[in-house]
Amino acid sequence: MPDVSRSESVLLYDFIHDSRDGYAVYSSEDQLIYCNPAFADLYRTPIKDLLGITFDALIRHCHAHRIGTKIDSPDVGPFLAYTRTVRRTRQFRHFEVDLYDGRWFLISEQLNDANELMVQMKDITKLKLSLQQLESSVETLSEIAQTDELTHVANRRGFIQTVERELDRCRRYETPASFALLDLDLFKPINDRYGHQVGDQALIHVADVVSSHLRPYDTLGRIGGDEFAIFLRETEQESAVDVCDRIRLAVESSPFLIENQPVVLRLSFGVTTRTNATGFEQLYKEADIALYRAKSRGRNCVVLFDGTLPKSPSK
Ligand SMILES: Nc1nc2c(ncn2[C@@H]2O[C@H](COP(=O)(O)OP(=O)(O)OP(=O)(O)O)[C@@H](O)[C@H]2O)c(=O)[nH]1
Repeated sequence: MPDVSRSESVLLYDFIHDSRDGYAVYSSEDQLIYCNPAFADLYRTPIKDLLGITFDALIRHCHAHRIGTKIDSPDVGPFLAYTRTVRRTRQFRHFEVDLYDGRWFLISEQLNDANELMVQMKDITKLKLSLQQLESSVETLSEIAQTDELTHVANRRGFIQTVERELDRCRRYETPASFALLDLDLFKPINDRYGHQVGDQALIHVADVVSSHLRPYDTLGRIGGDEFAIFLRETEQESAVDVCDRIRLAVESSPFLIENQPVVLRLSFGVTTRTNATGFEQLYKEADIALYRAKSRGRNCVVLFDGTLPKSPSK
């Protein structure tokens, strides 16, 4: 009868010894009593020098020589204090660590009845890099999805997202917010006379001038066509009208050159101010009514929504 249990142990020992994954066992006093060559490699230390070392001493060795598990803080104490709160608290535990050499490992810890702790370290660097690339691609794509290709300001989708987030804040702190719709005056004739490409340049020019006259925490978006919108957080109606008028004058006085000839671009504004606005749609509707009135009053002006709705649908 073969000694099955013995051959199993030998078999497992051989596999673990040759494994590319790091294996180690710590005693109940947290001293290293076994490790395979792959584990010793991670700490760039011979097995004979690792055996008998306590976990704390191993971590201090890593920190002092910048090998093995990476410890970001200049002081190793808080890291060790943290590990004491989680180590050996559960029978099985999984977590990820990065090493000083840039590799990432998935660590599994398992406690047995004698309170000995087996550690397995699996290299997940490739997986981690793929995940990081994926995350960065998602970030880039979501930025592209929220940016207007022509003017590089937020597009309708991106702008609405920012406005909804800002409105949440305004409702929480009960602060006023102002919203303005800006529409180029008589833009169609520019397109018709000089062509769509020149029209595009005019839109870029307007977006640049408007952006440069906003505070860093205001938001500009291109809603569509020749219509832009700005969201002015924590802004009462009087200041909102002032800001819009300043922008209107800035655009009017910034020459846009077509075939070396300055062409004056003008904007009409519809503005609304709210504390507790229900959402983008409400602000848009009110500002649009005011914008329609600005166009009817001869364009190139700022009109504030006065709370009255039009008798017939606007535009
Ligand atoms: N070049 C260019 N033109 C665009 C773009 N999107 C919309 N337009 C044009 O913008 C013009 C918008 O005209 P309207 O807003 O209807 O009229 P308007 O001439 O500006 O007159 P008012 O708004 O009444 O002052 C149309 O000619 C559209 O074709 C774009 O991306 N590029």
